[in-house]
Amino acid sequence: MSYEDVSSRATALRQVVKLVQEASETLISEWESPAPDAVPASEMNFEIPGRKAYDAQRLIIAALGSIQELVIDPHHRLVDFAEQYFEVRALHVAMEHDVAILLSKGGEDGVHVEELAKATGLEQKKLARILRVLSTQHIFREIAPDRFANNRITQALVNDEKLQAQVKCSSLGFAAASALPEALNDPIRGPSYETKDAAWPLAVGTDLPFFEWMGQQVPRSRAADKASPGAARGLYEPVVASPGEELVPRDDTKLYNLYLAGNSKSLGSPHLYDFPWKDLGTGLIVDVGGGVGSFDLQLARLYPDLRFVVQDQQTMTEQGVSIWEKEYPEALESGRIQFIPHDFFKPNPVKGADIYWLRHVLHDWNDDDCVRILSNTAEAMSLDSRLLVADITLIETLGDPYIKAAPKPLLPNYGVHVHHGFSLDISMMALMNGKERTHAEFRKLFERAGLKMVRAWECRSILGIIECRLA
Ligand SMILES: C[S@@+](CC[C@H](N)C(=O)[O-])C[C@H]1O[C@@H](n2cnc3c(N)ncnc32)[C@H](O)[C@@H]1O
Repeated sequence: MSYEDVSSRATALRQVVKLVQEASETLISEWESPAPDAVPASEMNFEIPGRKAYDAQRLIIAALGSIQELVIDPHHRLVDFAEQYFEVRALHVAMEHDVAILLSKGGEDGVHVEELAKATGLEQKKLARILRVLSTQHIFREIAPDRFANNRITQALVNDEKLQAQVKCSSLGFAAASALPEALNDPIRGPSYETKDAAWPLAVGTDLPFFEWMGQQVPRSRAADKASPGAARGLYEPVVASPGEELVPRDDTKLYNLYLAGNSKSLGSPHLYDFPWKDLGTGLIVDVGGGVGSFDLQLARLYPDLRFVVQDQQTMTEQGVSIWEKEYPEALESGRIQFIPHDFFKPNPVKGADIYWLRHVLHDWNDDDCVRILSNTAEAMSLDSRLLVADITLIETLGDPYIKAAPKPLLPNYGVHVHHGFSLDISMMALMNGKERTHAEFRKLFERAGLKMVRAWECRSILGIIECRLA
């Protein structure tokens, strides 16, 4: 529907407002008395609403997009959207200077920008403008002229270094986003799906693909080199270590690992509850490309009989061990969890496990590479093994045969509610020529790797779980 004429717009607006009104009442009553399937916030997860509240929330968020389309003058909508990256950059600045933490010291009275400028070293009037554009988007509050405070949104950043890392880490892709138009127009990079031809290596001025750069051990003096130096393309100098220099992971790699842990806590937590892990008893889970084992850490605490093997590049497995030594040493000591350096492009050494878990892995790779990763996993699987893929599953704006469509006149895929998945799709394109996929696209990859998709588990997150067995 193009909504060119007033009468179709009026009908649609009335329908959306009615949907929002009903969903709001459902949500409010769920706030007042949460359903038994709601999970309160904890160290491990953000609050997970019950299914009814989740459905009401997503409807209201989807409606925001429909209402914009219906009521805003088209010129304003386009110009507003086109300028949004300055607002995102303003948030990066606020994050870099830990503004939410500084504001939390002022509590309800907030902090004057003069004081913030002293603490951050930023010029006072420019800092005020940065905070004002964010407050206009309901990120921070201006409570008196030049005096700012946290609101419910930014207060969540205080004391939560995982959430801070999630927000900070988005700046890591910023240079790649700037270089994307150039990469897409380039005769070699444009049509290529090779990791090395993505916009990110072009932006950073390195020949190394993203994960090789991230997995590199560098001399301590180079650890602070940024993956996203802004507009500094071509300035990156290859790392040459002198003999005897201590090699350490990059600061960006540590931030990225914390970001993954944050992702586990937010997008990934519903997976702890929306799949029947308990039924696996003492089953073995092999987390392929499992990073530092963030998901396993959550799962191990909830289901004390499960056993785990986490496989990743050596830098990651070493960091994983040091994180688990702090967070859950008993599991390491008892051998309930093992970290094994393993390249998923080689045959998987752990055969016949109950579950092979691939979370946020396939979206990093092109179709052929995914088939290699999946085939290596399939070769290790027995007839009883299951492969679980937890990735964002894109639901096209026209809908998906596996998923119930949103009520009309909302977009069938709940539009704005799932926009993060589509934006991550572009991030994957820019960083490593990876992609987020639809169910149909996943199905084709599984078939090529000798697997069959047996079920799509709809979780209370934009990340689903797809279950596969040997074909
Ligand atoms: C987006 S992260 C996801 C990590 C983890 N699955 C999670 O959800 O927290 C992708 C992971 O793939 C790992 N990886 C990249 N190339 C790899 C390879 N060739 N073999 C094994 N792991 C690899 C990266 O080091 C990184 O930890």
